[in-house]
Amino acid sequence: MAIPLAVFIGPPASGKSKVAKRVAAELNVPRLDTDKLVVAQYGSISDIFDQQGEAVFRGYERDAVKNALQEEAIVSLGGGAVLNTDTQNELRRVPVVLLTVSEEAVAERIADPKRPLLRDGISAWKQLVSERMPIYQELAWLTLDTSTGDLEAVAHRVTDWIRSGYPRESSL
Ligand SMILES: Nc1ncnc2c1ncn2[C@@H]1O[C@H](COP(=O)(O)OP(=O)(O)O)[C@@H](O)[C@H]1O
Ligand SMILES: O=C(O)C1=C[C@@H](OP(=O)(O)O)[C@@H](O)[C@H](O)C1
Ligand SMILES: [Mg+2]
Repeated sequence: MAIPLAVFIGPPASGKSKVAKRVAAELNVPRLDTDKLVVAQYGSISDIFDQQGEAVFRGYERDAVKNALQEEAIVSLGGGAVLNTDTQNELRRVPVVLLTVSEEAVAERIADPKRPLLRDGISAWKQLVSERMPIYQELAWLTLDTSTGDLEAVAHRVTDWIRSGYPRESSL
């Protein structure tokens, strides 16, 4: 069974989807974004939350994650996907990149209302992140902050890390 070349986790708007897309392009390999897989099959995330509720979304998300984690691809998860304990266990066997972003830098990134859990803005984001950060940190092999600097630079660091055979963070 194949496993991903890298899986991106982290808070909403930390850059997982965008950076993963860029890394996949640099490596010329497939890229899978679990939110995109859910949207393609079931429609917009906001509509799923509003019409069916978060628990139903988490079920769709889990199926998308399970499938994506069996592909030799660059994979970006939704920020809450790591709450699933089966997903946590599967992530322990694959190279996981945690992207972080400061509260100051994220504020303008979450002005767009496409994320139903962030309708209350930055206070909701802070709450989610404080609950999830221990899980993110426990799973991460490599952690990069996206608050400053551009997306291409972050992507390039991840590409280098993959090409170098996933060196331990302490040796970078
Ligand atoms: N250094 C950076 N790395 C990643 N994204 C950045 C960076 N600087 C600004 N951004 C912006 O932040 C947003 C991140 O969105 P996205 O990739 O969808 O995040 P996520 O998938 O983690 O929710 C994009 O609009 C992107 O252009
Ligand atoms: O943090 C979360 O629970 C969510 C994050 C979103 O993905 P991004 O982290 O890619 O924004 C998306 O899966 C959904 O809105 C729920
Ligand atoms: Mg995303």
